[in-house]
Amino acid sequence: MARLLIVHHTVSPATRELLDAVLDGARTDDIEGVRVQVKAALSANAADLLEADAVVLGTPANIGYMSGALKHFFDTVYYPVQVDTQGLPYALYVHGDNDTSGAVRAVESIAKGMGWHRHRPPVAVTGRPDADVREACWELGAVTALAALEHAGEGGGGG
Ligand SMILES: Cc1cc2nc3c(=O)[nH]c(=O)nc-3n(C[C@H](O)[C@H](O)[C@H](O)COP(=O)(O)O)c2cc1C
Repeated sequence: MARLLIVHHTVSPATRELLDAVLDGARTDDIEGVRVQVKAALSANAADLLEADAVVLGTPANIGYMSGALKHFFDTVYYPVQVDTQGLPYALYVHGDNDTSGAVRAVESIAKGMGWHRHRPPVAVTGRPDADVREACWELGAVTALAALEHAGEGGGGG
């Protein structure tokens, strides 16, 4: 069974809507053989990542950066998993009031440093999520579940 890990910081209705859409996509009946593990960023750890075949990261934009919670996750796991998660497929969604660019840049920079593979452009949203945004998040969840399947087939992740 492949494993998809979703690490998120969800503190508001808008971020909840994005997370719910990502989860719906990741858990679609059309994709079999993927176990979805959902972890709040403040409780996710290195063991979760070492078992994962792909990861979705979700955060609000806070003060021009990713949330402190997601940064804490990276601070915690960076060295323990860096060697063993090379090539891990990841995807990102970010919600902000007006500017998500700093948060996207920060996450992509750290993920690149960890040797992860961005298999899809981020979903970066400002303002109230609409149907198009929910669909983009659904797709993000679904294609990252497929990426987990593929990566597991290549022998990646926890197997
Ligand atoms: C401390 C704090 C800092 C924030 N900084 C930014 C920011 O730099 N850029 C931005 O677009 N939104 C910023 N926001 C807004 C959050 O990204 C927004 O509240 C979050 O995405 C959830 O959206 P919602 O409150 O509409 O549900 C900030 C919010 C807080 C509480």
